[in-house]
Amino acid sequence: MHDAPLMTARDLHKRFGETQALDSASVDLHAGEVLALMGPSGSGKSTLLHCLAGIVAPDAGSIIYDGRDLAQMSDVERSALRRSEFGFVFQFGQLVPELTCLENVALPLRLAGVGRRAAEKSAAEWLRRLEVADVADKRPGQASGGQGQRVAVARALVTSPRVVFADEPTGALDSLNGERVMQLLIAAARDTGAAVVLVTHEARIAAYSDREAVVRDGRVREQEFAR
Ligand SMILES: Nc1ncnc2c1ncn2[C@@H]1O[C@H](COP(=O)(O)OP(=O)(O)OP(=O)(O)O)[C@@H](O)[C@H]1O
Repeated sequence: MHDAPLMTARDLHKRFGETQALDSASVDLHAGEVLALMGPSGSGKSTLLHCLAGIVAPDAGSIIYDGRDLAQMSDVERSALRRSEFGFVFQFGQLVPELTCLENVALPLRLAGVGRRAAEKSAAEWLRRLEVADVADKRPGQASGGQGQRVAVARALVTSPRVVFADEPTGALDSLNGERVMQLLIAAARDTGAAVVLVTHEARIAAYSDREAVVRDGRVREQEFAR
């Protein structure tokens, strides 16, 4: 891990009204590493993840991703970056309810201009890999929570992103399902070389990471170079 970081965030500040969500938060992300953001509720973990992912603009501070300064990019450029280089998994899959699970996983490829057949072929392969091929033709509402999260992981990885942002991806699952979804997410990320930024407050889930950063009061208080 001695190469230059893939992403460097320095002194991020973000205020929502009276709340100082980020207060000089700094963190690095290296290519291919799994970084867990831990810390108490309300400490700023999700806000930090949203800033790193270019979803929320910090009030101050810098985020350099692969030599590019996110603040210098237009909204259109940031959206294009998110679509082509990042994948997302949230606590509640956030799948499109009207589409089948297969169509949901194919969607990021379709948006990137891939033809329907090729996109659905890749989507089917990812559903198999995540052990949910059987829900391909079902709508998300007909799948269980654990199946839905696996579909969401497949959707996040189908474009071979360089970074997967996962915000409490197992927070709504029972522990057995949660562990399996984490194992599948990490295995898929390792296979494809994607880095993962994982927000969690569960030590059991953070144990899947290479490194833990603790967010407290809007700052990254300590970084353990564990494992
Ligand atoms: N869009 C928003 N509008 C107003 N306040 C917000 C917004 N987003 C976050 N906050 C506030 O900023 C602080 C940090 O929130 P954030 O969601 O980043 O914390 P967190 O560590 O992820 O919390 P949790 O573990 O409970 O999800 C909290 O006080 C929260 O209420």
